[in-house]
Amino acid sequence: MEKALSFKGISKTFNSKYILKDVSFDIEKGKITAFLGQNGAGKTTTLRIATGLLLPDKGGVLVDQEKIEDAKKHVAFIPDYPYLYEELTGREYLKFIIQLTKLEISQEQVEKEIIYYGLNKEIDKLIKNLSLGNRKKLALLGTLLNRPSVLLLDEFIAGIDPINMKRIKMILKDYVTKWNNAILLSTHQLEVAETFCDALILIDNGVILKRESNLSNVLSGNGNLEEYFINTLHINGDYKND
Ligand SMILES: Nc1ncnc2c1ncn2[C@@H]1O[C@H](COP(=O)(O)OP(=O)(O)OP(=O)(O)O)[C@@H](O)[C@H]1O
Repeated sequence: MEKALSFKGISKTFNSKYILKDVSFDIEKGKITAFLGQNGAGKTTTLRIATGLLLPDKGGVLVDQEKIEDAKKHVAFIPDYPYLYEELTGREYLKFIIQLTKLEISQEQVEKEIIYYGLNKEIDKLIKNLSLGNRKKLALLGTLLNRPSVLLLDEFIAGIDPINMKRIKMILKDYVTKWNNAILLSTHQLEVAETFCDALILIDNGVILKRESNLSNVLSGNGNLEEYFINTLHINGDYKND
């Protein structure tokens, strides 16, 4: 297993309350890992720590065996609602990213990417006027131009229509398989995770309950992912009020 990102004994408290307790897991290169858990389980907090922006109280994150503090540029994060530069058009935004990161890319290639992402009709609108799905696609395009080796996506696939979902799945699959990159994707859409992800991490109440590096093994013995999710949390005593 080639590790892309390793969480090592992360603990985090907010207002003296434990939000993450000794969280340790790896995500692998060449794979899309689903990050599952109930509302408030600690997924976003974990992702924010993995960007190096939120500091843990204990533990650390390694990117390709380097400390996150030294390897931030290799890790990209797209939150559930990506705030971009709202007063720019999509095209101006991409130009800004390219200039800021001194990326060597021809205008022709940028135009090809815009078409590939299905953004050609939207690219000259102000970002503040984009729909959520198109805003997410623009955020993804801008982020992947710089080819980070790890991509962290928080509820990215929520609110995407079926045609755009097909396109986004293709883009994300290509990103991991062609370039041996890794994605950690938090989602509540278990039916999408089931067909789209390769591995899973299940978090509950700030504790990692399951690490499965091969999702198909999980499914062969447990019906579908929804049953697995409910059964695992049930065993953990999470439905004590039922
Ligand atoms: N800045 C903060 N201050 C205090 N508590 C916080 C803060 N950020 C998150 N929390 C708490 O940490 C817990 C975990 O939140 P987090 O957003 O990580 O969960 P999540 O698994 O992403 O949930 P969801 O699926 O609803 O998005 C929640 O109880 C939340 O209220």
